[in-house]
Amino acid sequence: MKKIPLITEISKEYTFEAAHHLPHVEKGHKCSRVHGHSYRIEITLQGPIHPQLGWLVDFAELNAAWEPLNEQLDHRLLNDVPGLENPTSELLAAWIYERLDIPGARVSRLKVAETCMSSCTVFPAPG
Ligand SMILES: Nc1nc2c(c(=O)[nH]1)N=C([C@H](O)[C@H](O)COP(=O)(O)OP(=O)(O)OP(=O)(O)O)CN2
Ligand SMILES: [Zn+2]
Repeated sequence: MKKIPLITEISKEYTFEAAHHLPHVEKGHKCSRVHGHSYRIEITLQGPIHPQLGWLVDFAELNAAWEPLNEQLDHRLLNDVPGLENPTSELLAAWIYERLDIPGARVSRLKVAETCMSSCTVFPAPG
């Protein structure tokens, strides 16, 4: 059997409900009005597989890391959250990325979906 070097990622999805408006769009833009989304977040980790446990980290570690952020975002007006005064998908993804703390793991991608059709993904710049 060939031993092929593999890169392994694990992912977990979360959802929260929140309202927002975008304060810098032009007058009359639909997003200037307060409206809500069922946000979907996908957190992806990359790293080595533990030789005994056979996993990157326990999925429960993702739950523990997500919970304090969920507390700050769920059922809130995102514009009221410090650092999210302009809560676009792009800036929300960066906000979450910068605050996610998962010991021993590297967040390789963080995806924020506002709707079924629209999403933003951030990941560390190479180098
Ligand atoms: N690049 C971005 N564009 C838009 C953002 C954003 O965060 N980044 N946000 C919005 C609004 O929040 C809007 O509520 C969601 O976007 P949109 O895909 O336009 O939502 P709709 O379901 O209304 O999509 P339609 O295809 O027009 O039905 C807007 N743009
Ligand atoms: Zn919106």
